[in-house]
Amino acid sequence: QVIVNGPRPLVLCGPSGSGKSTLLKRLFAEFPDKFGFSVSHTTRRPREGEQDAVHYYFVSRPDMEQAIANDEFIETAEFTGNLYGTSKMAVRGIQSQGRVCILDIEQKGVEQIKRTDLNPILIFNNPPSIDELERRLRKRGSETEETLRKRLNAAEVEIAYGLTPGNFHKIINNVDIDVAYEEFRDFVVEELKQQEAQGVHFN
Ligand SMILES: Nc1ncnc2c1ncn2[C@@H]1O[C@H](COP(=O)(O)OP(=O)(O)OP(=O)(O)O)[C@@H](O)[C@H]1O
Repeated sequence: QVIVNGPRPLVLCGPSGSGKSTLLKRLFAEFPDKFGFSVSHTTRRPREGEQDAVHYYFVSRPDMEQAIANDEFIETAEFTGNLYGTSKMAVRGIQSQGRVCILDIEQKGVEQIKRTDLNPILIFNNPPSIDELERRLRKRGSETEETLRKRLNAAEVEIAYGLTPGNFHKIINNVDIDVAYEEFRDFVVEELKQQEAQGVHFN
């Protein structure tokens, strides 16, 4: 029996610098209405022009801590004294619009989402090597020596997890970006076709 909840969420996981944002940007450009990003929660104060439930769900720390204790979050993180997180409710909100909710999450989030009933499609974006990751991150110019080291150290563990059979439904070997994108896109399109055949309604 297939219980139809809307499209399955799509998880894209991979080391920092492996090219996740690049793949997702292309996917959104090619299919502007099919996908959606969930709205995150945060305990930080809204900036000028930021709207609740649009840019973030702005919540107090006690409320967010309570919600985390109630197991309402897939992934949480603390940056510069504020909590951030992706809630199961936010993912369901995207599904109920008939859109595929895209989640760009780390290993811990993947482990956590597997324990929910969200039934995600799990894709791992595998870089050619740690050396190539380093080249990409240096070229992007986003990192200090310290954050670069941290990201590269984390990458080894993440790749081992990503390549372990059974952890993901699909591994994209992201060498050439055009080839990688085509493989990613074809896999996703095929997935959506299968869901449609099972009666899932898409936007
Ligand atoms: N296949 C590729 N070959 C070469 N360079 C690439 C490739 N894919 C992405 N890049 C470049 O590498 C850098 C990192 O890519 P991107 O920002 O998409 O990674 P990411 O996985 O989203 O990283 P983060 O998790 O840190 O956000 C970018 O400058 C991007 O232009």
